[in-house]
Amino acid sequence: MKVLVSGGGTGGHIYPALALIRTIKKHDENSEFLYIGTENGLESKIVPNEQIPFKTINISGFRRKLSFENVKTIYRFLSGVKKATNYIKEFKPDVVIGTGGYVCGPVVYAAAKKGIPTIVHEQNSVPGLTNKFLSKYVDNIAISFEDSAKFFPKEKVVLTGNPRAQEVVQASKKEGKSKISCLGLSDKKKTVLVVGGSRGAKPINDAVLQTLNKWSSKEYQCLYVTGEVHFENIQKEIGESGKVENIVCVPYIHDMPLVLKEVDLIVARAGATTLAEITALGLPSILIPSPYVTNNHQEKNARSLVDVGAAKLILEKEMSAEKLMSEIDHILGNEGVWTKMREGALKIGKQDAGDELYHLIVKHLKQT
Ligand SMILES: CC(=O)N[C@H]1[C@@H](OP(=O)(O)OP(=O)(O)OC[C@H]2O[C@@H](n3ccc(=O)[nH]c3=O)[C@H](O)[C@@H]2O)O[C@H](CO)[C@@H](O)[C@@H]1O
Repeated sequence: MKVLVSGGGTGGHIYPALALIRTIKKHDENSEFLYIGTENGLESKIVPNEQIPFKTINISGFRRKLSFENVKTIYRFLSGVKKATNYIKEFKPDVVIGTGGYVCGPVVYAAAKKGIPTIVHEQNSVPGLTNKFLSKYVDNIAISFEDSAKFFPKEKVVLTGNPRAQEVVQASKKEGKSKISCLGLSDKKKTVLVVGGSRGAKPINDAVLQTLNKWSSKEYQCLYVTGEVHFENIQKEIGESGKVENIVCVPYIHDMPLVLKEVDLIVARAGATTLAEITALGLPSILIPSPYVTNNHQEKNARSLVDVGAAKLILEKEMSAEKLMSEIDHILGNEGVWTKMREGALKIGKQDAGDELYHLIVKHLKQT
């Protein structure tokens, strides 16, 4: 089958797309793919490295307030539709999948208008503007949180979960162990992963920097991912080697599924793909949602974990180094607390989302 995939901007939209591509390849080794993203998004770095044919269109998002920028956006959308239509004519996909971000707007819209089966994947509990707009035209909306169903036409919604979560669950534990030691961490100590989403988060970095002198006395260690753009500044504080006793600091992790398999606790933003990964694995978490996202959707994402006891929530405005360390101590120092959080996470985690989405795609192919 020929599959056109589009999604971009941040890791939370790109990794589900890549996981889906790998799942389809596993089921159908003759499948062919085209990925449409933007030149500036993270996808332009990640996707070509995966040897997936990659093309771009130029697009930006709508401002919620009246603005001249929106006139430019409409113009970009229409030229995006034209460019996407040309890519579609050339590639002749059997199905088109959008995994979120502005870029999939014109691509999925162009495909739907040509009568090609289309599906969008929504990772969040509150959808963004692009998927809401596309929901009028697509055949199905595959969702990850039950809560998001109410925003879409009922008859089109299918709860599949997030395909990246299945990939993480299936990652090799043995390779995870060797990845952890390659990073310079001990396999004898429990590990806390600190990560501020795919781009890093300055407020989390600021809090972690204030904890540096507290780690040397701990029985556990920290893998601290700063985000590429923040790394240089953090290195100035931590030193060239990126190592303080019990802390290893890196800008980005490319094999995150392997790392997630081997950590005991995660301190993170509440991006939806991260949450799908950790609930599928049953990994306890301390979540500091970004308050700078549309409709405060990260806090809503986070609360669905907190409600089942899988996560502790710290609002950014209430975060401090002391609070962070005391929550980490509380969870890692109490086997019972940790186990309860793990059970809570597993209760809502979905481990087979890639296969579910694949079967949804195949159903459409049978109908055409
Ligand atoms: C600021 C913003 O708009 N964030 C949104 C963006 O977040 P963001 O891109 O940060 O998304 P997520 O936290 O959901 O996912 C990040 C992805 O990147 C991976 N990863 C992260 C760090 C790293 O070093 N290596 C790595 O591989 C994670 O394992 C995960 O697969 O998309 C999410 C999914 O739609 C939304 O819920 C978030 O609100």
